Amino acid sequence: MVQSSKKIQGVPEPTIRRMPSYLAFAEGLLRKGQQFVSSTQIANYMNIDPTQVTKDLSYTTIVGKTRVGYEVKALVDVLSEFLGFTIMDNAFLVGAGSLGSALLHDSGLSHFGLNIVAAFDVNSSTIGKKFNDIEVFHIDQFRDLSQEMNVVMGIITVPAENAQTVADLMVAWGIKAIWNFTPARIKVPEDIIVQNTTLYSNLAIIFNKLHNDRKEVL
Ligand SMILES: NC(=O)c1ccc[n+]([C@@H]2O[C@H](COP(=O)([O-])OP(=O)(O)OC[C@H]3O[C@@H](n4cnc5c(N)ncnc54)[C@H](O)[C@@H]3O)[C@@H](O)[C@H]2O)c1
Repeated sequence: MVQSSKKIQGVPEPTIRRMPSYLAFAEGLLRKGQQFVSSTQIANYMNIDPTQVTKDLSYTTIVGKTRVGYEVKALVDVLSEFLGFTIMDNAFLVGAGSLGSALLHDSGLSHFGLNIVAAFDVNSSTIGKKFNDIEVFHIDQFRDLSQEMNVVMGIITVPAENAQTVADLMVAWGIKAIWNFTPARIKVPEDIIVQNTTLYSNLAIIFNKLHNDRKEVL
């Protein structure tokens, strides 16, 4: 049975970060026709302690059954709803260059509830192009289109030095959340949600571990 998800406020960030992996695992089990999954099985997949899994899932309304665990279909539904994946949010992307166009091509984002409705750029050779059916407009059209479309999120993939100008524009035209892929740290009013994402920090962590391991061997 699917119950509605609990409120997401107050859920620790590490828990939220693990949720998409729980969902991906449960979706895989569902495809294989598995009916129930135990917290130990999830924990083995995640490489974490089963008590952590139980704790994380206690933030949703899923209830495990003694001995059999969680019903897989219910787990998929509850996690999808909990993560907001069943609600589509509209977004604009600014900077349709190498990273921006790759994101426009990623159909996985819509699976995760993100609907990029338009992209913007200043480069005349990019304006008018379509990536994955998403059209690139001149940045000057941002204002008009944001009034027309119900857009809550802005994705910034411009060079770092232009990130603040783009963020200011997004805030001015009513964007509530900004997903910033640039290395620039943008300043926005307190009520605007900002998430900075960079592959390079992860790479730095990998290199740090790799090089430390090498030092230990030497
Ligand atoms: N988060 C990550 O993991 C990651 C990975 C790669 C790149 N990046 C960052 O993403 C950003 C884009 O990188 P890229 O390799 O795609 O660069 P790119 O030069 O290929 O693309 C940038 C695009 O932004 C456009 N642009 C510049 N100023 C603009 C403005 N004011 N308004 C609208 N469009 C504007 C350019 O015309 C260009 O098309 C950079 O800040 C880069 O550091 C982040």
